[in-house]
Amino acid sequence: MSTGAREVLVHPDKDALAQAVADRLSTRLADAQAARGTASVVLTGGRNGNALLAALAASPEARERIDWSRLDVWWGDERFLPEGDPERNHAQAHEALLDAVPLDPARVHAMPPSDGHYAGDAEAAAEAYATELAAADGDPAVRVPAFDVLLLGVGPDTHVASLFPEHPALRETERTVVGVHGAPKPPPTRLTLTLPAIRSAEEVWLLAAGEDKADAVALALSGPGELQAPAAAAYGRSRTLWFLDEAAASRLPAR
Ligand SMILES: O=C(O)[C@H](O)[C@@H](O)[C@H](O)[C@H](O)COP(=O)(O)O
Repeated sequence: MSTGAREVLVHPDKDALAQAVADRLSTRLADAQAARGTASVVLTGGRNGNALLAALAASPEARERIDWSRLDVWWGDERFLPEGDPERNHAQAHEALLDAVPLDPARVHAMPPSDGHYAGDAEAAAEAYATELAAADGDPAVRVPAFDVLLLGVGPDTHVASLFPEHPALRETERTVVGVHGAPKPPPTRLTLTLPAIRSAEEVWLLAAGEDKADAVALALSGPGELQAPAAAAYGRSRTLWFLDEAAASRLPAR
């Protein structure tokens, strides 16, 4: 487990959850920028990940805390689809927030699309992103920058990023990014950070809202094996936060 604490924070509903995480994320990134002059965040796809971005877009106070020109934006996973496909996490993040804030385009690190240079070759695309990660820190010994916050939506089967239960990608201990084939959540081909890359983050924040996540949350927080519940294997170097709404927390032991 991480050296830091794991905390479970429960909010009344998904809207309150999204607003609270947006507020906390903007403060955390602003603090990182105050301390180091820069910050980095890893985005996640899905409803909760995009709701968080939309909440940030809708909150001028939270949005304006961040110096967007000094923020590095990465992705934890991507659906391996053509550039511009509205189902890409990159496209959905731009629609929810990124098009509305003054980011430095050179610091927005999209995972490669399935057309273009790596047409149809998820492994080559994954390797290219791993190379981009390794180049980010400037220190050849560092293969993944120490992300300030790495966001993860939690699937109803406890998957995070595109790491699905019992899937080979979960067992990867060397590579930082891999291609995923036969994913149970469409589309079947994806790119994903691996557990070693996820665990390089300073803080890992997991998001789950809704009744359909209650069993996954209860399983993941019950101490299962990493192959059985990938969300349980996702933790940060100094802190791991679970952000839930009441519905997703409804099957946890009485708090
Ligand atoms: O590509 C994706 O779909 C996401 O990266 C995936 O990991 C998502 O975060 C979870 O499936 C939760 O999605 P929901 O928040 O929509 O339930």
